[in-house]
Amino acid sequence: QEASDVSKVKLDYQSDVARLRKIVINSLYSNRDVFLRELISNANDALEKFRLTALMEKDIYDGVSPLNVTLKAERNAEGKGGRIVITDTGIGMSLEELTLNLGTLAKSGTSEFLTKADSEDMTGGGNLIGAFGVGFYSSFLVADRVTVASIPPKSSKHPNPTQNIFSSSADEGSFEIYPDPRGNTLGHGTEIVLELKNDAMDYLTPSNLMKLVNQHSSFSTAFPIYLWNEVEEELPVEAEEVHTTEFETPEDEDEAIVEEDTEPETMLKTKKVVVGRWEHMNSQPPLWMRDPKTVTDEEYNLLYQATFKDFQKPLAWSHFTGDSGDGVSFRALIYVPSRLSEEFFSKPLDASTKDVKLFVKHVFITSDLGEYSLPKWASWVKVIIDAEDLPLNVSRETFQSSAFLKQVKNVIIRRLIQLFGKIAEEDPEKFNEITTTYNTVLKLGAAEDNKNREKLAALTRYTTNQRNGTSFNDYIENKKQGQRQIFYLADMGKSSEYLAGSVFVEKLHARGYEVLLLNEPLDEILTQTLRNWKGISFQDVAKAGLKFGDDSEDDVEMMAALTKKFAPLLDWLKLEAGENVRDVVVSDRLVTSPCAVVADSHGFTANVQKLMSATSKGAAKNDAMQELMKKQKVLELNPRSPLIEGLLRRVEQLNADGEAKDEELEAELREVASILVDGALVRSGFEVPDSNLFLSRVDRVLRRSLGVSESAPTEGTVKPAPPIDPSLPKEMPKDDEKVFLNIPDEFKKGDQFKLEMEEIDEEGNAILHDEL
Ligand SMILES: Nc1ncnc2c1ncn2[C@@H]1O[C@H](COP(=O)(O)OP(=O)(O)OP(=O)(O)O)[C@@H](O)[C@H]1O
Repeated sequence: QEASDVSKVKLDYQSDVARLRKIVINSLYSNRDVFLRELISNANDALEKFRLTALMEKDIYDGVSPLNVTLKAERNAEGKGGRIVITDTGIGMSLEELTLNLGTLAKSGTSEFLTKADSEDMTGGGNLIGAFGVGFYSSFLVADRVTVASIPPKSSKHPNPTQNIFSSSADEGSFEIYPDPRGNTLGHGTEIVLELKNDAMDYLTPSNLMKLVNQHSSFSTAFPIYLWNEVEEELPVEAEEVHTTEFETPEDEDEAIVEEDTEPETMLKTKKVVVGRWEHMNSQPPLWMRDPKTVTDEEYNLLYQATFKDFQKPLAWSHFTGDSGDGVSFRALIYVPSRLSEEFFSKPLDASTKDVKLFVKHVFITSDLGEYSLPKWASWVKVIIDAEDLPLNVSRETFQSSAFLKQVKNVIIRRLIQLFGKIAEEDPEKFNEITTTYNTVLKLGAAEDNKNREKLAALTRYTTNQRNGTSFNDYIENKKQGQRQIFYLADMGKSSEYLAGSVFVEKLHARGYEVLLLNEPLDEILTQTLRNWKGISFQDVAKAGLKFGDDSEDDVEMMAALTKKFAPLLDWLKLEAGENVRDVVVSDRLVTSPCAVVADSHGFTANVQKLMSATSKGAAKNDAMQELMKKQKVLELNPRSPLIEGLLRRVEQLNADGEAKDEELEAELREVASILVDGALVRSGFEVPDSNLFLSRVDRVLRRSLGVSESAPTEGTVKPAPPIDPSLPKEMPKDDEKVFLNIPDEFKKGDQFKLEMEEIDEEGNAILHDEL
């Protein structure tokens, strides 16, 4: 029966599929080898699904027929062109599944991905595509036409399975679906025929295919992969009739080996014949079962890329043997990917991963750890774990609550922390690379994981006023004699340079103390959670309570004397600034700045105020809350600042005994004081209560300093708008008018521009060109 005899249904690809196919074909051309890895990976998934289904529905599988993947390259008889046939004996697809799985994209985030991919320069699109996984559509990188025949096993889901065909060419926006005219040739599974493009004929050479399988797939699947290989052999003439062997059981690899003639006297006639046989490509155990000493970095990289479908190489890995508390031994391989997925920080905190692949005796069982999923901070880790012995007949549901999974979770986390710790110690440069991506994640871990808080916090790194990449331990090693606090300044979103220039850091920096400059939202949360590091407490330098640790009695006396000296200014300012701060004091905190606003030790710093208004929307706007925040701030004055000294003199002048109060001077001083307080708020990271008022005061002071009248109005008349006219323009603006908007007429010459440019030589003299 010919294919044309059966009823074919022609269907259009879902629009997203059409876009994805186009992107894949355009962007991955130089990487087109990936098609084989993708198809073998799909075959492996299908075999794993078949085996899992067979665990639950015993009748599906006789336990004997081979579960494998076969590859065969077939040249056309006339020698031009050919095809690759990839067959698996996996779960197969019904007619509906063929249409749905290969004709539509069900993955979440597909449309967003495509829009992004469309807008990127797709020449470097490998990364983007890699992050998404292209799967089946990569076939069109090498094939003009792809024909998929598939049939699911007979089961309760498919009581009367039939074999169907999905067929599509690379340049059509549609595909055909129809019953396979050959009937059931596969038993169960899928056969994919790739009619190769003219420029992809290299793939017909078995040695090339062999190389690709060895590189990308041979160690990542526990199911055997066989490749049909034909070699020329010299055979005795008598044996001519057995020149090829047909594939029955691939396990019989020696079938084509012909026994030697044992009669030495006979003159043997030989003839060159082509002998074909199925070659087992992955006879080695899976890579993770091997001794780490025998595995190369390249092999680890390739296993990672093939298993977790990432185009990038991993940053690091740990390959180890372990023993669960109950005596189940296992082998595991933990990978740190080179980047986090874009959704990592936008997904809800409890998002769990599907990247822990659990095998029992090399048989894939699940990637769902159920209630023992990794916590959010570690949910990006890619793991292969293969247990030596677990009762396989436990149902998947009971399996998910088994103690083993709990141990798996703990082991992964422990090993991951160990891996980071080891790199931090042995290879600081590599650790730097890791922190670029994972610093925030480690902070998240330290904040959310009580059990591992200390270890994770020790791995986090910070910029300080003195250096980059400082850990808490580094900080402690660098602290000064008598220093009993870890100084930090937190202002999320600000650059480290900005923080280093803060009014709160100036004195500490000038004296040679190190200050952690924290600008991530998690930082403040972490220091509050940790409270101290090795017994040394964290001190927010924007808060009261800062102690250098070498303050002497002399200092205390000096401050008392200064407080006395500045008493008139302090009293006067308390009245003037009472709206915004709780108290005004003389302080030793500042070097050059005249004043700063410091939060009480239990009050909110500017950073915490921002955090609160970002997290509990509206709460910070609540009047009572505003009032509270205001009451927890103190204005600190720098007694050595000439500005403050000048202000003191003026206030003293104002209060001079026996003289009538100079009202003009008082008004001027009040204005200066209010600018000073608002300025101190800004300098300290807080918001000014009314910025319009603040700026109009600044304007007035500027006028005064320039000797301009404070009350003189700004000259000028305002031209009123023309009368109301609701009618719409009759003609739309022409396209070219839109394009040439703002380009002066003299530059237009026909529809080209004439541009005169000046080029300058090394001495700075102009080199003249007529036209460029
Ligand atoms: N050999 C196969 N046997 C059975 N089903 C298959 C086979 N190949 C593909 N499929 C089905 O088609 C679907 C789509 O395949 P495709 O390779 O495009 O994406 P995927 O494997 O789901 O994702 P990705 O490859 O990006 O991880 C698969 O999820 C699977 O259900």
